[in-house]
Amino acid sequence: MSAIHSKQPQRSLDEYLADLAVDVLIDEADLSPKPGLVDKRGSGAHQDLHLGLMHASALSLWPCFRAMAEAALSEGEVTQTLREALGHIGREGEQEMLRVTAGVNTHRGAIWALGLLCAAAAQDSRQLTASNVAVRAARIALLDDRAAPVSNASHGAQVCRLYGVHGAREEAQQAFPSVIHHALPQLASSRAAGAGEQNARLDALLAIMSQLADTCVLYRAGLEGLHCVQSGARAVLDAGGVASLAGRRRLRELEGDMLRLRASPGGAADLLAACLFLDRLQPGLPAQLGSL
Ligand SMILES: CC(C)(COP(=O)(O)OP(=O)(O)OC[C@H]1O[C@@H](n2cnc3c(N)ncnc32)[C@H](O[C@H]2O[C@H](COP(=O)(O)OP(=O)(O)OP(=O)(O)O)[C@@H](O)[C@H]2O)[C@@H]1O)[C@@H](O)C(=O)NCCC(=O)NCCS
Ligand SMILES: Nc1ncnc2[nH]cnc12
Repeated sequence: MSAIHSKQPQRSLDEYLADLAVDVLIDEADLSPKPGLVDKRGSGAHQDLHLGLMHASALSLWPCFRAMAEAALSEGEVTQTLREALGHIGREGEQEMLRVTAGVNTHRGAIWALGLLCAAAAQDSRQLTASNVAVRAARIALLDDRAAPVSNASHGAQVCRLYGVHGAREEAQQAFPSVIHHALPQLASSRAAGAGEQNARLDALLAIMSQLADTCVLYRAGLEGLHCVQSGARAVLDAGGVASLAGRRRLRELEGDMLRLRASPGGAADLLAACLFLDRLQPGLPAQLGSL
C-alpha cells in the first residue's frame, strides 16, 4: 500500500481518550454471556434495554468524554474549577444519553467513572499506569461539585442510606479498588492461564461482582440479591472461571438466580468498562497523536 493510502488521520489526545472510552463501552455491551446484563444474547434482567440502545448510548457520549479530557488538559491540575467543569459536562452528557435512549438510564455510572478516568489520563499523559490514573481520578472525585443538585433521591443514594453501603461516588473517591485490586489482576491471571480474551473479561466482571456493593443490584433485589450475586460470582471463579466447564455450569446457575430476582449488576458492568480502559492505556499512547 502506498504511503498516502496507509496514512491514519491524526487524532489529538482528547479525541484518542474519547475513542477509547466509547470502544470499551461497546466492548462491555457486546461481551457475552454476562449474567443479568444486556449482551449479544438479549436484554438480561432488563425490560427497557437492548444491545442497539447500549451502542447508541455509548456513541452519544463521545463528545462528553472528549470535552472532559479537553477540560483536564487545559486546566492542567486538579482544581475546584476543573471538578465543576467536569460536573457540568457530565450532566450535559447524561441529558444527551437520556435524549438518545428516550429516557432510559443506560450509562449514568459509566459517565461518572470513565469521565473521571478520561480527565485523569489527559492530565498527565506520561503517567498512565492504572493506579496512577485511578489516584488522579480519585483526587478529582474527592472535590465537592457545588453546582450539583442534591441527589439523595437517586436509586444509589436511597440504597446507600438504607443498607449503609458505599456506591459509585465512593468507589471513585477510593481510586477504584474494585478495578485496581480485583478486575485488573483477574484479567491478567485469566489471560496468563490461557482463558482466551472474552473469558478473561468475563472473569474480570465476576471478580468485580463478587465483592462490589452494586447499588443497581441492591435497588432491584435487596440484600438477598446482592449476596446471591456476590457468592455466585465467587463460585464461578472458584470453580475455575468461565473458561472451565465447571465454571460455565456455575455461571448458568448464577444467571438463572439473577433473572429470577431481576438482579442486574449495572455498576459492575461500568467498572468492567473502566478496567478495560485502564488496561488499554497501560502500554502508553500511540506515537502519532497530534496536539490539541
Ligand atoms: C455520583 C454519581 C455517580 C451519582 O451516584 P448515585 O449513587 O447518587 O446515583 P445513581 O443514579 O444510582 O447512579 C450511580 C450509577 O453508578 C453505577 N453503580 C452502581 N453501584 C456502583 C458501585 N458500587 N460502584 C460504581 N458504580 C456503581 C450504576 O450505573 C449503572 O447502572 C445503571 C442502570 O441501572 P438500572 O438499575 O437499570 O437503572 P435505574 O434507572 O437506576 O433503575 P431501574 O431500571 O431499576 O428502574 C446504568 O446507568 C449503569 O451505568 C448506577 O446507576 C454521578 O452520577 C453524578 O454525580 N453525576 C453528576 C454529573 C457528574 O459529576 N459527572 C461526572 C463528573 S466527572
Ligand atoms: N451491559 C449492560 N446491561 C445493563 N446495564 C448496563 N449498564 C452498563 N452496562 C450495562
